[in-house]
Amino acid sequence: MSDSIHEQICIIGSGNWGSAIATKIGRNAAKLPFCHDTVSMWVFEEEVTLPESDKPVKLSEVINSKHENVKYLPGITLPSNIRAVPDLKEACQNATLLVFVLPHQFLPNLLPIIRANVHPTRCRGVSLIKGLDFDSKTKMPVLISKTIEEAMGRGFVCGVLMGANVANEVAMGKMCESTLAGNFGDDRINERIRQVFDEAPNFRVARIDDVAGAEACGALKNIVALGAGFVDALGLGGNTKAALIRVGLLDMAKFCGMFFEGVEQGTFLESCGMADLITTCYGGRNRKCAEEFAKLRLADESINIDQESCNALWTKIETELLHGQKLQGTLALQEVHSILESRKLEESFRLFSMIYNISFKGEPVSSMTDAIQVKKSFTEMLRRSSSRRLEIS
Ligand SMILES: NC(=O)C1=CN([C@@H]2O[C@H](COP(=O)(O)OP(=O)(O)OC[C@H]3O[C@@H](n4cnc5c(N)ncnc54)[C@H](O)[C@@H]3O)[C@@H](O)[C@H]2O)C=CC1
Ligand SMILES: O=C(CO)COP(=O)(O)O
Repeated sequence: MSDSIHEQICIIGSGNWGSAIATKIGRNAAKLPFCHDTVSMWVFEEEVTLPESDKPVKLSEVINSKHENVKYLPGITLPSNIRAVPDLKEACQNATLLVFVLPHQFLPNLLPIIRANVHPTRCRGVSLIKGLDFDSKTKMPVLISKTIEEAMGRGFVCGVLMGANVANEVAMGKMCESTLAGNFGDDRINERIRQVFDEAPNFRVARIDDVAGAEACGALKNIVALGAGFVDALGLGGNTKAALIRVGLLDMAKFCGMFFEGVEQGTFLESCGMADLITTCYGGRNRKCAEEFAKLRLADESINIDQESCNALWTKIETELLHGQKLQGTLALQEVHSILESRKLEESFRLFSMIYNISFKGEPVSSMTDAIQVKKSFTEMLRRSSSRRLEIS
């Protein structure tokens, strides 16, 4: 990338996190000399009703006139250089930096349009999506960043930004950290991309190389957070939740070591690892919805709930508690369960499997503690993996 080329940034997605990160990117783009001032943000168009009128209006128009995403991030002013664009082709026209931030189930249909319209040779990407794909042929998990790279072709490089970043808190400017994982070319380009996100002193972004470790942690911690909601519904308290978090990290590290190459042990200690796991188990949407799911089940454990009614219950809770925002942990849980089941590994991942059985197979919520009571120690697992990389087969 030569100095004469300015970064044209396009944010793909405008939900809770998409809008929150737009506050950082917008302010940074306005002051960084290597960025175009205007940042486009692709909006999945929908109609909203404002308190002052009962006539529905387009969300993109409201964002551009009020500089506020009244549906997904109410009460936060977006920088005026963030331009909401409902037409995807127009939004990503000639973009050199794509920021993918939408629930991953909506991504596949968009990628061919994006590929056809971005800058043909200079475009890179950073995914903020916390999810996983599943390849039913190889029975392997697939990183969303890899799905993006393949769909974009032409040597497109996609890194990730993962971290302990509950969107509302980031948007309010409360201090937190995040991890940018990826190698975008050379040190200078890596630093440029880091600066697009970093907003000192309240949003500290550190860069690492380990994309697989960072991204897998971001997806898998959502599963553990469902377990945290079950623990909260059972009223088990802080010590039990801490045990769940430790055992959850163990399953996460084991899964990473088994299914992804080159995951670094240190990644689990970055913001994208332990820190994100903690914040999601206390303040995230997955925890909140899982607590509600478990409370409803506990109120009537006699119901033998089957997969179909479990699915319906999760959907009802998502609609009622999240008002259009999307629950990602139940999707990741289903992907991970498919992999474990097809490889007969359920017993080796007792926590993930129990969270699945409670979520989708009618297992009583009270069984949660059985899966936390494991003798496994982290020290032993790391000792078995002799290098600083996790190598578990
Ligand atoms: N909200 C948070 O605190 C954080 C979220 N994340 C991750 O960021 C990603 C995006 O999440 P959020 O921005 O929170 O989204 P969200 O859950 O708040 O919003 C849902 C989004 O999906 C869009 N949508 C609905 N139907 C659609 C369709 N058919 N096609 C395309 N888009 C459609 C909506 O317009 C909305 O922008 C997820 O992977 C999430 O796990 C990561 C860190 C923090
Ligand atoms: O990823 C998050 C915080 O880093 C948000 O998690 P939830 O989707 O559970 O709210």
